[in-house]
Amino acid sequence: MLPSVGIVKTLCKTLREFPVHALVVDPVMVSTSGDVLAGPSILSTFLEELLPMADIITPNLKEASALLNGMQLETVDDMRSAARLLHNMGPKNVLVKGGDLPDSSDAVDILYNGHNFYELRSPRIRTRNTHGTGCSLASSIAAEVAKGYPMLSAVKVAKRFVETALDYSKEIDIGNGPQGPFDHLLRLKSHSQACHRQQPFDPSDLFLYAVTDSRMNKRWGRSIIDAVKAAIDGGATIIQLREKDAETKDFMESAKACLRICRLHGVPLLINDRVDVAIACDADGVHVGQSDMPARVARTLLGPEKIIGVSCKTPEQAEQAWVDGADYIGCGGVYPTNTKENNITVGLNGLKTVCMASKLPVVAIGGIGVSNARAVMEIRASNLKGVAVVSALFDRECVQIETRKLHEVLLGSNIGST
Ligand SMILES: Cc1ncc(COP(=O)(O)OP(=O)(O)O)c(N)n1
Ligand SMILES: Cc1ncsc1CCOP(=O)(O)O
Ligand SMILES: [Mg+2]
Repeated sequence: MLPSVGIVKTLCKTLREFPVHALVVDPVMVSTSGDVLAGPSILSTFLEELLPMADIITPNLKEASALLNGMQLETVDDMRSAARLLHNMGPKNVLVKGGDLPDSSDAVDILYNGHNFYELRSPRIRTRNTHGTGCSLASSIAAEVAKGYPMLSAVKVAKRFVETALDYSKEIDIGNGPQGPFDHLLRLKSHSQACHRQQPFDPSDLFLYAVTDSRMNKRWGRSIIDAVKAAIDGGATIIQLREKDAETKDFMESAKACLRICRLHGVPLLINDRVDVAIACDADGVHVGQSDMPARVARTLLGPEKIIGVSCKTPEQAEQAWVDGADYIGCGGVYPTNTKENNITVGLNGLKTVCMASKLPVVAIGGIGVSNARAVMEIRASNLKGVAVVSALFDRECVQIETRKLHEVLLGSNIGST
């Protein structure tokens, strides 16, 4: 809400002096109730100084038209043209919001980044409680970008949040104005059914990360389901199904069965490598390595709510994982291992180097067990949240006992204080 040329100029000067990580500009010139909030007098300053600094601008149809000298915007094609014209004025991304698009049953927004158009459709929610939707959308985009998500993912999450809140709030009857408010705090309301977002990723879930292995389960004559149950009973805080030999159909069935167990215990379930299987069984996420599907592609396929882990051996790989929108990194092998062939050992020093460089939480992996887990956790890296293990749990006769022993060792290390 920038009501004068002086304020816009002061803002631009300050932004030039103190650059921000990202700038979201919601050109609030015409409110959703139709009130003009910023007169044409500041338009030229907006166009010349502020828009070129923006990472994204989020005009509604009226605002886009006002910025484009009264251009008629009545169709999705008009919105695409407007997005391209506005992009030419300098913002990196343009989101033209089509909530007021006439004769459309859907709420359609057009996102344009200078290369691709994205048409973000969702069913229109019939309600008068729409006051503040634009501001809430822009603020949500800013929050997601601040968390490190790429712009497309940020816009999708923000759009889904506003839709969910609008749907949750549509029966609220407050005030006498043309529009009512909507309830942003629906996620805090336990009875809300509207919210489908799973719990956000909690790095402390990385504390004792059990990674299954089909060959070891076969060797010990146990099913993957029994292996997962035993690991959880022993204290595993997150599970990864690493089933390199399983046929896809069997993998999916096993994953669905394991997911039911994990959901009962509130333990996240991730799928190794196979993003298709993760999507098909609605797992909580995936873990991918440097030669698997890139995390940024997995993020686009899985959406912002799922957990994505990336294997990293170097600070450069850790940086890329953060840029790609990963939630954690797996660093190793810390010690030599027979579980993963041709795996380069990074050692405790390599682990420490990656932890110091990583903006993401880290889990250590490779040759870890009760004899060395304490040494791993005591490298004194605040973002090292746990250890991931395969053979120390699953190449043993009793998974539950081995998991419990490791859990005791980890509790005894200083990880609890980091
Ligand atoms: C927690 C965790 N860290 C690293 C890995 C290794 O993944 P990747 O490099 O993709 O190798 P494979 O597991 O696919 O052989 C992991 N699986 N989990
Ligand atoms: C999957 C993986 N990634 C790096 S080492 C490794 C195998 C870890 O297995 P173990 O815990 O038996 O050493
Ligand atoms: Mg892999």
